[in-house]
Amino acid sequence: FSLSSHHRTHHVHSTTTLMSSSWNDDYDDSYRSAPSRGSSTRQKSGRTRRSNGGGRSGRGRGSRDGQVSSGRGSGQPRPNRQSKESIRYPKNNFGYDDDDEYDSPNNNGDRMIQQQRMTNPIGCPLFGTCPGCVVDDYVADIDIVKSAQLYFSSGSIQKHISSSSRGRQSRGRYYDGDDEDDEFYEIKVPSSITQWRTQAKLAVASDKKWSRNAGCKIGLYQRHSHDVLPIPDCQVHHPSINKAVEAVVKATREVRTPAYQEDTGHGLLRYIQCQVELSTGKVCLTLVMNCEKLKECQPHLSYLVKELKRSEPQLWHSIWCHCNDSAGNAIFARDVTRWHPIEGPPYIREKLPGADPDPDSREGLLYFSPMVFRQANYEGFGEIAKQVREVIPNGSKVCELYAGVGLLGLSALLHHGKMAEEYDDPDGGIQWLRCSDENPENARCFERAVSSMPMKITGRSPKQLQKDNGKKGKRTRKNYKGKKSDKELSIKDLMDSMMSEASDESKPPPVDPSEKVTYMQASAAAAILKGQALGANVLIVDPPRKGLDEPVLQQLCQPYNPNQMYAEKPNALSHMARHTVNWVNDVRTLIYVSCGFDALARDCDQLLSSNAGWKLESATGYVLFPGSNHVETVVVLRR
Ligand SMILES: C[S@@+](CC[C@H](N)C(=O)[O-])C[C@H]1O[C@@H](n2cnc3c(N)ncnc32)[C@H](O)[C@@H]1O
Repeated sequence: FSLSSHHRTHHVHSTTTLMSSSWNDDYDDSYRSAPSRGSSTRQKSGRTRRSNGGGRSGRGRGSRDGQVSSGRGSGQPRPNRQSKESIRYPKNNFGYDDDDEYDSPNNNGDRMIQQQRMTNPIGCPLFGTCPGCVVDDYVADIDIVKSAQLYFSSGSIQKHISSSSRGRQSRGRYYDGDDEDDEFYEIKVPSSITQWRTQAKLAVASDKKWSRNAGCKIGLYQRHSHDVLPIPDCQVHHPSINKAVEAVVKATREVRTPAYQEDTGHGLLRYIQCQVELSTGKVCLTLVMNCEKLKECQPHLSYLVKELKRSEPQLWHSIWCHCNDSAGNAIFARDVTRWHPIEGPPYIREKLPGADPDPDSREGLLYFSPMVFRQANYEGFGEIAKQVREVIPNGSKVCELYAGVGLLGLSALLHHGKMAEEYDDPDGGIQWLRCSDENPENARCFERAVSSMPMKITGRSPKQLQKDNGKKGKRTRKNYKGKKSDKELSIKDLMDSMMSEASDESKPPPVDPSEKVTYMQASAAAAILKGQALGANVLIVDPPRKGLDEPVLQQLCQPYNPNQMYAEKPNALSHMARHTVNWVNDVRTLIYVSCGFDALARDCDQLLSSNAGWKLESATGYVLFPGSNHVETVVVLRR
């Protein structure tokens, strides 16, 4: 079974119609894949399902009885597969380990929910004309999932499955030689199939061809074209996004905002980004303007912002302007000076996955500015964070590359810290966590998140927290609190305040690397070679769609060196020539969260065929963007 010759030709190579290369939109584009015209496909079972082209080829091999191809038999996922060594605490409220074939009421409930999510229709009135979705029901029955099932059931992969995981395979058999789906690859739909999208990037065009200032239409590019199709009733959008889009469209008509015109390069409003804060339903709106400097957007920007605030005073969490006058089709320019906060608080706050769900509790929060990566399905990704923290052995030292604002690592830190406290285990919890990412904006969000967690767990002192927050607090007060009320603001006031805010950039506070929880701004390759993973027994990677950077992969493919002394810092290995150091020598668990299946398969091929000793423990597919031909895969490897 050759991945490159087989699997790559078997799934849809969709055309990305909203391209971008910014920090924070690594894989969101799958949502924009442009399928062919809508059609209905009759299934073997006699059921009718709605598919929107995209190279569909009938039922997946793993499906039976007309059920969705879930990879777990009859569309039913089995309970979480967890490593025995991974956690010392009881796994559920019933005192049973999940490995027991005990059907708790929770498991039954979960199965029913999964069953419904896998078969129910999204029911979108736009399906068939909108390029956003390739299926309207049976959301796991998509080509990319079939490719993944084939890949993980292939002989070349099956021989690398750890013996403990093999025993857990539901049919209790080892690979028998053909490429039938053996159900090793488990599929889950981690959230509701509607209203899951809490972040959307949408294109803007002139509402009327003949008049540049007649307002804008906002939507998705139609397939193979740059014609914008409005999608006002999109069923996968959080309702606040649809409301925000409607408000922007109306406001652009009211104040005659000129839309950007690709053919001439004239006009102003190019794209918008809407990010919903789940706890409030409010929207952080970014207006992407075709100009280099903020002042070039005026006076249109001020008119538009004022009108938006007038028409929907309760809807906006914050409004930002991003200046992008580049010729390409990247939505955001990489340059951080292109971002300008206009209105409202600088960060959206979300509960850290695994934190106390009580809305009044502030036990763990994540902070997102629009300049950092944020998961488009935040709630669904919470399930991935759950799996990640559960496969981390208690007492671990964890390094996380491509960490964004630290969602996965901090969620694990909080969970293990709380468990250690609950079970009065002084050696429990995560011993240390080192996160890194190349986006310089993440560090500030990360430090705020750490400050929102119990000090017992983060190991931070109150003095340190005060120092960190004092600096950031000043920025918040100056920019966002001491203003006149909106009614008092003239357009000139608004313009002046925008210009002064644009120049205020505070730097993230320095962090002592000996701390328990640290953040390094560095590419994954640089972070590894600076010793971030030295001494770590767990490595978490969640790279962009293109997969692991070559130097990272190279390190992970090296065999364990028993003669290299245990070290947590590079200076302890200064007696060795740098090129002889194995920078991941102590890593025993590798958790690979992937948003690009082709790259994952390529990286797995290399990891498993190296002599580094990796065995595949589990591979779980999450249909994170129901409706699209996208799967997020979590692979756990141990050695
Ligand atoms: C898929 S996101 C994952 C973020 C995080 N796990 C989350 O869920 O929010 C990928 C992250 O990798 C970062 N990134 C992209 N290329 C990188 C590189 N070569 N080195 C380090 N980070 C990179 C991006 O800035 C982004 O934050």
